[in-house]
Amino acid sequence: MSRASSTLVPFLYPGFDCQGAFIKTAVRRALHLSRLRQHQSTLSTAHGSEQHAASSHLNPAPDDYARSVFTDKCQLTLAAGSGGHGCISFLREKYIADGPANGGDGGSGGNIYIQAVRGDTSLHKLARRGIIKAGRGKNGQGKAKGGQRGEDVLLHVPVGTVIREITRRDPVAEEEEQTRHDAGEGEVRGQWRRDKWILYPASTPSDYAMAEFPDLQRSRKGGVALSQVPAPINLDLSQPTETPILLAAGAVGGLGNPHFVSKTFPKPKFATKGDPGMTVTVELELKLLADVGFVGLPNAGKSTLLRALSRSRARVGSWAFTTLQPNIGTVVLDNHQGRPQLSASRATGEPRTYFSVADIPGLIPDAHKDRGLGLGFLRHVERAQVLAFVIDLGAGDAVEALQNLWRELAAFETLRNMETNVRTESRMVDWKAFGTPVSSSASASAQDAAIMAKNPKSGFAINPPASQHLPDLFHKPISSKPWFVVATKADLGGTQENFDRLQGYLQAIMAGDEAHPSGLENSWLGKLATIPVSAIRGEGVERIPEWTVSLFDD
Ligand SMILES: Nc1nc2c(ncn2[C@@H]2O[C@H](COP(=O)(O)OP(=O)(O)OP(=O)(O)O)[C@@H](O)[C@H]2O)c(=O)[nH]1
Ligand SMILES: [Mg+2]
Repeated sequence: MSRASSTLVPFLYPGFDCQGAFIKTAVRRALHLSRLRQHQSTLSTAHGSEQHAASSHLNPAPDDYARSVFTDKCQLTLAAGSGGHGCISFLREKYIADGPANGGDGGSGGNIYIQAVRGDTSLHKLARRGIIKAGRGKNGQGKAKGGQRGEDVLLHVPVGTVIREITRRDPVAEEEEQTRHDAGEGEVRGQWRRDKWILYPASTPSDYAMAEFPDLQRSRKGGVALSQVPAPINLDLSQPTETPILLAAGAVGGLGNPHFVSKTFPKPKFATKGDPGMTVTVELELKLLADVGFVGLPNAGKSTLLRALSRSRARVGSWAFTTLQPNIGTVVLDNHQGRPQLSASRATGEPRTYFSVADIPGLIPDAHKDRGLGLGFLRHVERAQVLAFVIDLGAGDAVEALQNLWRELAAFETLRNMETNVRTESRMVDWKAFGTPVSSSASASAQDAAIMAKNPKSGFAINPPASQHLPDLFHKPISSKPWFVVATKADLGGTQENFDRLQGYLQAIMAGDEAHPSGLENSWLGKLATIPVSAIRGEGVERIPEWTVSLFDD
């Protein structure tokens, strides 16, 4: 070892001493570790078979789960691409020292499209992005080369997503409106505007002081903008969209100098700038969560049932509130390998090869009063098409458990209806023509005044103020959804009687001897079924897909 390194060693490795004490300690430690590992491996082989028998896909170890990432609502700012600038250029070739104008046009900005696809179940990937920008168009170049188009962006969202506009800023539309409402028609004509024109390099505006600029073309919306969703955006993508939908069209590029050749300007030394892109802020919300939603008390066995039906790795635990976010699983009906297990078709006639199941967090008494995370969990229930009540046969009276669950759902629905009525009424009272000062809403009139000041002659808002609180989405009433009961943990002793009582209760409802457990009018009254299963053993679960599929078309 060199002298320099020997002086550094004690600093880097304080345990090292010159007599090799460091090496001895390290060797001793390594030996001890290897002996420990050997001991552990013998232990694990001795108990390995036992452990394997205990933990399985349906009865997993507490740490055997995949964390589900789920987002059902998010806000996105979509920024369409701005147009590239036009180019000022002149032909220069051998023997052509002073050729004609040949500047290319700027490329148009990229568009933002959206498409609903099957297979996605959450908005978390988009929620992470926050701001989505399409590419800017490239500037035009000499030799009449047009600029390249900005890159488009295609957003994929799950089927059942609702997209609603919060705010919009469209400088081009804004300017168009302004021009239309301006009394002085020739305001744009003949003026140099920094935001509109590009001048030849090394020239200054003073060079153009006497020049009269040509008339600017006012409406320069690209053809693609015609297929843009009209403002304000309000889309309900409840079916897969075959072709992407245009949400925000990119702005058009500027014009190169050949466009401005005239008798007065045979060699124009100016071109136009590209238009600025529009920005829209939208809210995305999942209206449909899954085809089937599991409703049950905490610890009823919902996640285990989801594992039994699908390949989900939802977390299972013998304590309440193991699940805090919906887990979505997929039940495959046709894996395209031979005859399908079940042949079913969707309402559109399209063959159904799978359906999705949501394991919703457990509901507790008074969930409708937002106890715990009650309202958050109840919100997911109204997003399922069919409800499966998961009742634990080993946890007391099953009929009472079912009634308690329905009581919560009914209370939530009543509350929701009342809220909607109150909100509708308040909106009707608050309604006023734009610009009419209303004393009751000081902040609103201040906002109106600000917009009026900006566009005094317009009389309407081009960029309306942000409506931060969009109204709640309309959902089918919970009580009108088809439902059935899954009586789980049937493997436990002494559950037969409980099951019989539950089945008797459902039959009495169907016969009209008992009231519907929701107590609400217009409740769904189809054929009610109780399916006994032992999810932990995977027994009886095969009846669930069969029954569920029969309920989809109800
Ligand atoms: N014996 C028996 N136990 C079961 C069965 N299904 C689930 N369990 C057990 O019940 C406990 C709760 O199961 P989970 O699937 O986590 O229940 P959960 O309804 O998802 O609970 P939360 O997510 O907390 O609402 C676990 O210890 C499971 O092993 C079953 O069919 N039979
Ligand atoms: Mg769970």
